[in-house]
Amino acid sequence: MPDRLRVAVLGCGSVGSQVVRLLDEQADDLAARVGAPVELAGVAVRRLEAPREVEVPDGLLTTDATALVTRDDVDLVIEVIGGIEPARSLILAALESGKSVVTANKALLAEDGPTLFEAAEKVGRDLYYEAAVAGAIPILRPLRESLAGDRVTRVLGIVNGTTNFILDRMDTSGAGFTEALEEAQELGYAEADPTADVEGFDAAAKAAILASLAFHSRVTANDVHREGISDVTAADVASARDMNSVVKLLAICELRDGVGGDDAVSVRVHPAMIPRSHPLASVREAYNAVFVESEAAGQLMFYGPGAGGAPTASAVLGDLVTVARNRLADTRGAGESAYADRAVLPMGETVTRYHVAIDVDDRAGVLASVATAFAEHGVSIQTVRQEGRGADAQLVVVSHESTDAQLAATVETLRGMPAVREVTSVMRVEGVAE
Ligand SMILES: NC(=O)C1=CN([C@@H]2O[C@H](COP(=O)(O)OP(=O)(O)OC[C@H]3O[C@@H](n4cnc5c(N)ncnc54)[C@H](OP(=O)(O)O)[C@@H]3O)[C@@H](O)[C@H]2O)C=CC1
Ligand SMILES: N[C@@H](CC=O)C(=O)O
Repeated sequence: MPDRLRVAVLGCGSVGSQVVRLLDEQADDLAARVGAPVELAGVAVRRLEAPREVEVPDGLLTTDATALVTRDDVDLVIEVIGGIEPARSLILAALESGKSVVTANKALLAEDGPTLFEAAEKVGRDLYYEAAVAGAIPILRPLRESLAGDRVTRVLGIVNGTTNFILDRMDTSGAGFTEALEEAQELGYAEADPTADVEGFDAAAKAAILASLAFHSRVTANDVHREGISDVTAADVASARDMNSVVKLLAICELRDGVGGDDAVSVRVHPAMIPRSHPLASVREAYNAVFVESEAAGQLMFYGPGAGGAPTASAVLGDLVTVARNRLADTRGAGESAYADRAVLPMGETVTRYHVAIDVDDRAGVLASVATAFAEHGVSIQTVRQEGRGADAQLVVVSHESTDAQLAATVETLRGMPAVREVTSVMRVEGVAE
């Protein structure tokens, strides 16, 4: 049994620098919690001379990450480089040389998690990744461990802080998307290239990880239906407000009936209207929250900062303590469970509701023809109201639950109708009891 644990940190950027800081500042507490001193063995970076937010002790910085992770005197590896390569090769090399690994890398886990989990299983080492979803919020451990005796049926999450900030600004100030994005960039929430956040790629990676754990199945980013928020308009947000609702970018993971009565999984990321009374509606600015529904526990909500160096490092260090204890005890955590192997439903078979705003001719019979278009595709209407008169006439229809394919076909039919000038907004409605 080692009398101390030696840690290699790969990456010393926003998250890595805070990990290095906490390893130093919390050294005594970490030793007491783990049962042995936890020492920094080395820090791999791309540029030795770059300015750092933390002072790395002399001689510990290196650009040779492969040599660091395979060193005999390293017990644990923390990967906070990000991206697919070289992160994947480094994690595999670390596991193959007997190290346990902690990572915050959602992109890699969502793309190729199974390869990494199998490698960890094969060598009997841990691979932990709490920080990969919703930063500091403990959500993966509750799904994997605390709820292991329950049946999770739905996970609804606001898992991207940048888009939540933008949509919150659009709601509170009436700003358009571009204006709100610019403000997010000025305040440092959004990157200069905001594509990964605003087009939903970041949230889709997190949704794949959440669905895999919640439903004991292998779900990758490619399985996730993804729509971003760049097409959300100030009018959509105002329309939501009129319905006492708010627009949020949601990651939605659900158990549904699949072929032959087997359970299937539906995983999607898209903007949706939710009632202001729903707990997720009160998640403001760049905060994250994950709302879990399970058969026995009922409804649970996990809330907090979903990003940032120190909050994310907090989750990384939590994992580090667990894998370090396991290492000292020469044991490992439960590993990943994909026993249920549930199929992922195509988006067309997913059941949802739509809010549709339609500019129409303002004359008798138009409402009836619009209602007929919904009926032709088997879509039941919950409410319909007319806004404006004459050239400004608009019908706002909210449907009951139907498949996404039925709803999409209805919108297609509406777009071809002579009385319909334009379908100005189509948005899903979530968070209402079915
Ligand atoms: N930032 C956040 O709020 C959150 C981040 N995460 C995840 O944490 C991980 C790290 O993110 P973050 O800290 O923001 O990223 P940064 O871009 O701030 O830091 C990346 C670090 O990796 C180093 N690096 C890059 N390429 C290599 C390489 N080939 N070999 C060795 N080191 C390399 C960089 O070195 P150098 O400094 O020399 O360029 C840098 O120190 C990502 O997976 C991210 O998705 C998860 C939740 C929130
Ligand atoms: N870009 C992400 C942060 C990391 O997960 C966000 O905006 O939430």
